[in-house]
Amino acid sequence: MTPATTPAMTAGTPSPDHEPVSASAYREAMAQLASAVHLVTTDGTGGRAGLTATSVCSVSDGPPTLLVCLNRNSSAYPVFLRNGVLCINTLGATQDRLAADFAGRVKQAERFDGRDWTTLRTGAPVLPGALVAFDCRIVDRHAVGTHDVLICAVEALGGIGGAEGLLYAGRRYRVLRREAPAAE
Ligand SMILES: NC(=O)c1ccc[n+]([C@@H]2O[C@H](COP(=O)([O-])OP(=O)(O)OC[C@H]3O[C@@H](n4cnc5c(N)ncnc54)[C@H](O)[C@@H]3O)[C@@H](O)[C@H]2O)c1
Ligand SMILES: Cc1cc2c(cc1C)N(C[C@H](O)[C@H](O)[C@H](O)COP(=O)(O)O)c1[nH]c(=O)[nH]c(=O)c1N2
Repeated sequence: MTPATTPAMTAGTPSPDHEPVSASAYREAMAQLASAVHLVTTDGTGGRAGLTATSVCSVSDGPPTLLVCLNRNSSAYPVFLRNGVLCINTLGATQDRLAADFAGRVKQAERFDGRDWTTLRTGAPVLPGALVAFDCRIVDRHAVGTHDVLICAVEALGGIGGAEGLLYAGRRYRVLRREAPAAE
């Protein structure tokens, strides 16, 4: 069976001399994937900061560990390193404006305004109404290209659960609908 391709991906089909994959072809390919959307937040001696991230992944349940990939050029990057803690706040279906705010629409100093943020164990800000919140301590770090992969031990959990989630796919925010259970 011939796999489906987009025009951009067809244009990027490997040539016989195996040219490296360009950044733009890679981003076009990644835009085909759907991801959950998170506000990654931190607080501590370095101050408070946060950004929107989709590069978040579960690593292990023993001990509970996840990873997040942070661009070293983001304004929040040095703050995460200084504080050593972060919270992954996974967004619900109605929180797309917040995602845009934390992706740069609002200045770093104003991103937390107007909400009653709480904390769990580490002191990292927990978003009221987050679908789920993973309160973490950064336990390891690996530089890969433009990003650092932060390995994070999950120290506490929060969030409302059970609500419809926010997805990012095809460069747009979308809603992950919760289907009604099939009748027995
Ligand atoms: N992991 C990331 O750092 C990441 C992820 C998504 C979006 N972004 C940034 O958000 C903005 C809007 O993104 P978009 O989805 O509208 O269009 P886009 O064409 O820039 O990105 C398409 C997809 O490529 C991946 N991507 C983009 N930039 C990346 C980067 N610097 N490192 C690793 N993966 C990257 C993501 O999966 C993204 O959804 C851009 O500035 C983009 O760089 C960064
Ligand atoms: C949907 C989506 C997803 C991501 C991002 C953007 C968007 C729109 N951004 C980029 C990040 O949010 C952005 O660079 C910072 O918020 C910009 O902040 P400063 O202006 O540097 O403070 C981003 N950055 C990063 O380091 N890791 C990530 O996983 C993601 N994921």
